[in-house]
Amino acid sequence: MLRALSQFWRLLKLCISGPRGKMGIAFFVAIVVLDFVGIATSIRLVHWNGDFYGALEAMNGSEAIRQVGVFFLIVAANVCIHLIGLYLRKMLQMRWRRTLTQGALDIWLNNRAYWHLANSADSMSNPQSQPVDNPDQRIADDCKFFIEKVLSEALDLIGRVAGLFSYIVLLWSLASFPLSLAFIGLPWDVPNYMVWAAFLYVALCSLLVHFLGYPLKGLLVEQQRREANFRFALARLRLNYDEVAMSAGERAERGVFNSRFDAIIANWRRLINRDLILSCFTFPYSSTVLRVPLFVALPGYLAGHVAFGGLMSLSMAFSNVVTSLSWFVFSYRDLSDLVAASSRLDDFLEAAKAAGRTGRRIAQHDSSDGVLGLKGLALETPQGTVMLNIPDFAITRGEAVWLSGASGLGKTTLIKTLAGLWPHGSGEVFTPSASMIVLPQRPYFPIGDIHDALAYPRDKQDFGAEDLDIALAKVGLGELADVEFGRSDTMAAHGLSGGEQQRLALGRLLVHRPQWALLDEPTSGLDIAAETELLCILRRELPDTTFIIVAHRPPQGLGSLRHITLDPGASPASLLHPDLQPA
Ligand SMILES: Nc1ncnc2c1ncn2[C@@H]1O[C@H](COP(=O)(O)OP(=O)(O)OP(=O)(O)O)[C@@H](O)[C@H]1O
Repeated sequence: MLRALSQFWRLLKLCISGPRGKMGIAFFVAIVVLDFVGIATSIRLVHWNGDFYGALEAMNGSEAIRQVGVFFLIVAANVCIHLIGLYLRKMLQMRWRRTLTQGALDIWLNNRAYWHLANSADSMSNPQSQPVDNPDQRIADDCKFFIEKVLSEALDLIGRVAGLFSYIVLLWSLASFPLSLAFIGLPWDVPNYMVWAAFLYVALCSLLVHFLGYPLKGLLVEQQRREANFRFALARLRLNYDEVAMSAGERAERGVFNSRFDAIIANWRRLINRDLILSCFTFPYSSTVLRVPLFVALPGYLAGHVAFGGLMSLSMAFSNVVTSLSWFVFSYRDLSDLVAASSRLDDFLEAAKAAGRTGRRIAQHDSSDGVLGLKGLALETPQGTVMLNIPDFAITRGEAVWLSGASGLGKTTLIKTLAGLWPHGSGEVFTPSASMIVLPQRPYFPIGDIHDALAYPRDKQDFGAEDLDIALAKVGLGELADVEFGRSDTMAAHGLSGGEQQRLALGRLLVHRPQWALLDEPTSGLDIAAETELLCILRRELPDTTFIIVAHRPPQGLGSLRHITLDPGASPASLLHPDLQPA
């Protein structure tokens, strides 16, 4: 319970962070005030009944006509209040969803938490057990769901609490007679026993509901996880349709879809059963809540404390108190949904915050002399297994360096380390404070057009469209400059070959003109002639840039090339730069 409340509070703090979120509090207060005004107009309508029918009974025509006018005024006020309240509610939903989503995105992206989450030892060893599966669902669905539920439940609760006070006052005055327990041998009178009975009755029922419905939260969390897993499998086919079709993998894919959907059904069954068990209590409860008060008031009636008409008013007041108090019982299912969503979201955000704080065992220093170097570097997997001991080396500005080594040795991991990403291992890395671009083995292109792809990760507006087209032409993709890339989820969707994708990625270097370029097998999809032509262009256009290239064959076209073999048995000292010192 305390855990749920603290999760809840952390998420609310995110919602009300920043001026936009704080302004939401004003919206919330306005909605509550409007709700109260709405209650007042409803009460006015009750009084209007008396006035109108009184006028009819007295055959007072002018008063009756005046009451018709009053009626329309009350209804108009009610409609205005309702519509303004509804509008403010939607605005508030939008405002708080935006602050919550922005907060979640910040946490996920800051310090590359998204990367550390995916590469933590735990997520590698058992992705199923992680509280951070499907971050996309947490950010897109759970943020939306949390805000919707929290607003509806909070406003419902406030309305009920406000109503509760007035009904308790009424019940207290109506049911002032005591309950004598003498008939069961106890010489004790319980004054205003109906008020206490209302609280006791609802407290016991709430406990029972909680006992019956407690497993719902876990089942709802699991249901969301399985739904997201199913959706993710479908999305993977959408992204990899070419590869699946070429492997004729429909049956295998169908098998994955079926097993994930079966998992949904299995948990759904458990959810339905639990819902049924809960409804076995809540359904009769809501049907009897209007009758039980009559039975509770009977001792007072039988003892002659109250007349028959009084009995009816009493039971009416009692059932109003019980109905208001029963918010927990009636809302249990919705509250379970809310607690499940806040637990999913909060677990994810806490895990992302922790991942963003992941300590580095590989020390990263700024190099004082503009040299990139390594000292005593040993790479490890996230699980702590030694991957590769790297010989010490230093690379100066303008060099072209070819890194080679057996497949699976750790070359890509070394590039990630030089880029300041890989934290697992020991040793020191010295990086110059200069512009650097890293091209991964599998080129990545953002959602957008070909200019977006070329300018990534910067905005295409930062470069002129003409310069972008020139760069495209230089890497041999001039004809793509005119292609309309309208709806593009992936560049592959537009039929770019693997080699063309690599050309496009290399085109980024011409646009960004970095001082350092770390390239992981950037030309593996090109023939030697094309590779030579492209690398020649890069060297010519970027004469001062340092190229560090991972490749299985010597890259052609970069001019004089220094070769560093990543061989765990190599002697490190011969490669160490003499001036290499921490900044
Ligand atoms: N996130 C990770 N978790 C666990 N093991 C990893 C992770 N990333 C890489 N490895 C392992 O580390 C080793 C080196 O991987 P890496 O991709 O760096 O090799 P590589 O030398 O670039 O290989 P290739 O030449 O085939 O591209 C591999 O055995 C790989 O399975």
